[in-house]
Amino acid sequence: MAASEEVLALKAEVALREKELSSLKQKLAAALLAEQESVPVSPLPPKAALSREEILRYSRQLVLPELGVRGQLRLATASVLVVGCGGLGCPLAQYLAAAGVGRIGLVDYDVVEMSNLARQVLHGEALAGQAKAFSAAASLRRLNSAVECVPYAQALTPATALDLVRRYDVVADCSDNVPTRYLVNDACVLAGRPLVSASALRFEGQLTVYHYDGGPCYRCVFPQPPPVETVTNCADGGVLGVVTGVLGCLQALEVLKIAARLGPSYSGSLLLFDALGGYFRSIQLRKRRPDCAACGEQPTVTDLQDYEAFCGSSATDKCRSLQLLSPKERVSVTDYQRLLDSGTPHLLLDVRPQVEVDICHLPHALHIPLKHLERRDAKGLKLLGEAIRERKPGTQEGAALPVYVICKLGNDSQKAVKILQALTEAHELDALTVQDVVGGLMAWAAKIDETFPQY
Ligand SMILES: Nc1ncnc2c1ncn2[C@@H]1O[C@H](COP(=O)(O)OP(=O)(O)OP(=O)(O)O)[C@@H](O)[C@H]1O
Ligand SMILES: [Zn+2]
Repeated sequence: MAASEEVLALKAEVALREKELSSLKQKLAAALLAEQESVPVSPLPPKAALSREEILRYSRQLVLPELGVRGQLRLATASVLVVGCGGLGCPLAQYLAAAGVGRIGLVDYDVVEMSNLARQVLHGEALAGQAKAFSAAASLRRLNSAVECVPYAQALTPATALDLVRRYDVVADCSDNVPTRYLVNDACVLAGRPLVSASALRFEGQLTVYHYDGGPCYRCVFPQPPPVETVTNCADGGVLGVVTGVLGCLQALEVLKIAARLGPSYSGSLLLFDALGGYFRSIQLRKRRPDCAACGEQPTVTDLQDYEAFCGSSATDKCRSLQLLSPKERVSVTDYQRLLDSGTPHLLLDVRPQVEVDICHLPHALHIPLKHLERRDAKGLKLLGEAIRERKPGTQEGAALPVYVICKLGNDSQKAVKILQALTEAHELDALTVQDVVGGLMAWAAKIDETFPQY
């Protein structure tokens, strides 16, 4: 066959296979949807005895007198709803499935990303891009085919939460945002379900059981949401995977104790884990509030509300984008690249913490962390002043040098612009025109330079 003929034949083959693949993908999507719709509503039937296989499989926990056959049968007929199949939800669901919990519902609206794999241990490389709920369910089925896994590849919302929570005996909050925490709490109070809640960030974690056996609910402890700017997530603050692993396992332990009716250990108290210090401690939580809006004597939360409005933040938006500057005070990565290519004198200021600059940076940027600017650090300001003077040789005294501020996602850069504007106005800096780069270095990696690392 002549070379061009071979190329033509190969092209035809590729086109054919692509068509086949696309129809296969459509079938898969339909099958996934059907699976999602076949939601079980019936409670699990009572179970009188364990099979020979079950006795062998669970033998090591069956011989624990506190659990025994009776406890194992309770686990087999228990159902648990896991909200969030991320760092906490993965280890939690894994141990529930391994221990023989009868039905596990898995709610998550998100898809698996490479940056999840260091801690979200039910998802594998090959599943990147797939819905986390399906990926988790598939993993659990491989681990224990007797457990019924029900994936819900959707956000838990005020419209769906109560219906879903009512289908399960125990709920585990493994989410990562405040509106979802209030939503899950209120749904559990309205449905009368215990809520096992945990969180982890950096090297620290917390765990407690809400609304169980007369104990407080989340709203009893936190009647008002925290100010938005005080809340950090794992993407911004970082987390060590094993820390979410420890907390997820402890959550599983509390769920199993509730399901087997051994009683949880942390109703009314909060377990704190410090992974760097290497210690656990627990503190007493306040008692149930008689005036609690959710579980109090005269509750005002009688149905589920708009939790995003209540908390002033999004329940599903991964990148919380702040909008502090006007469009005129911002440039896109594309415009910044044009300016860079044109050789226009300017200063690029990277305000990320040193640890992130060590991961990746643009070589021509000056680096002064936002924290230093916030506290008007003298060394940082001197460095900035020198860099400005250096970059505008020949320009008139008093002429403004354009400064572009960049960070990871375009939030801290806006805060830095505000500070630089204030410093210029107070004549603490030479005249500047300051703008920030929208979307930061992650937009640079996505739109301008695909070799630039994403993190
Ligand atoms: N309202 C909600 N409904 C369904 N799933 C939710 C909701 N809120 C949060 N989640 C899920 O909870 C999980 C929290 O886990 P985690 O924070 O470890 O993951 P992540 O958000 O993917 O991580 P990262 O912050 O590193 O991107 C996420 O998978 C998120 O999609
Ligand atoms: Zn309450």
